[in-house]
Amino acid sequence: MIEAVNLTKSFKSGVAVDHINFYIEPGEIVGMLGPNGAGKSTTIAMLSTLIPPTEGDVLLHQKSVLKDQNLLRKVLGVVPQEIALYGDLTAKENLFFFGNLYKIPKKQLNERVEIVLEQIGLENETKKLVKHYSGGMKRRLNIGVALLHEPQYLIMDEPTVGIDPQSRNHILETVKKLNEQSNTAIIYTSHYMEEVEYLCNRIYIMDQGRIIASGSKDEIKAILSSENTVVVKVNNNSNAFMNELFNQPILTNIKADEDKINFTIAKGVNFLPNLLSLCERHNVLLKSFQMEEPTLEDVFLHLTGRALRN
Ligand SMILES: Nc1ncnc2c1ncn2[C@@H]1O[C@H](COP(=O)(O)OP(=O)(O)OP(=O)(O)O)[C@@H](O)[C@H]1O
Repeated sequence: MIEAVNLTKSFKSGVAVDHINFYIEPGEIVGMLGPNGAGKSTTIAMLSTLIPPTEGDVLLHQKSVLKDQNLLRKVLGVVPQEIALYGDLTAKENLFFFGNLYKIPKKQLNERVEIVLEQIGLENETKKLVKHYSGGMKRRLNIGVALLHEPQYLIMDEPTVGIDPQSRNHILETVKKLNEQSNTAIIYTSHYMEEVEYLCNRIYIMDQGRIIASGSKDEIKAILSSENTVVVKVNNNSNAFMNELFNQPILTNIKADEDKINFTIAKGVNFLPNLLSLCERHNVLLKSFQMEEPTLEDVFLHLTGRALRN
């Protein structure tokens, strides 16, 4: 098990990570969800012993790794947010380069390179130079580099930022397979709640350097167990209609995107008759009214009053 204990990082500009505690057990996929600037990358940098914490500790099997960083590095792979590859080399050449850098013995490296190329789906891209790769292929190779030494734990820092949906799905499937087939434990950071919801068994939600909620998906969603999210679609929406809707005291978190309106409401309250009469008064046509299960995005909005993504 890897644990962070009261992990804290202060820069001159302020506190980036503020006394956070979390753990990951072998074989788990744990999500770390938070908006830009929440402190995810700084946490990862401390966890992977790239930067020292101002306060707190990182433990592997209950032993501090801050003094002996090799302890953790042997069992941990880190996929950084930035692509760190050589454009004038092929995928295979990049893997050999980094494998040698990590001092993986030659015979083992030969085997690992073939296995990793297959794991990341680049086994047929033998000739192309990395500079001619798509953004998604580069991201996959970036993951491959972190897998070379067969780590038991893998930290992935927003591995799908800025890539097309197809490559994104490929990466999500690779992460799932890696966990299922090799039992690799994964800390997956993202500000895409649907990725975290799809992949992770347990989730930590971070905001402004702190963990503001943690638990299984169901436990986190239970934070909103007393509320329902409602999605309404209308025609002929008007300012007067919206103003009156915003003034309804029983509705919270009202968001309007043209003719689609979302809000939350206490469970058991039947708002439909009020809404119908409101629509009638303003000549607005109600096209649909749907109650939805809360999402992690709703939980974040509830806890912070802000959306995960702006
Ligand atoms: N080296 C540094 N010096 C000063 N401030 C820093 C440094 N690194 C990070 N910060 C600040 O710490 C805070 C947390 O940043 P961090 O990159 O950890 O957030 P994040 O959740 O990973 O966001 P993103 O998704 O944008 O990477 C931000 O306010 C950032 O400006």
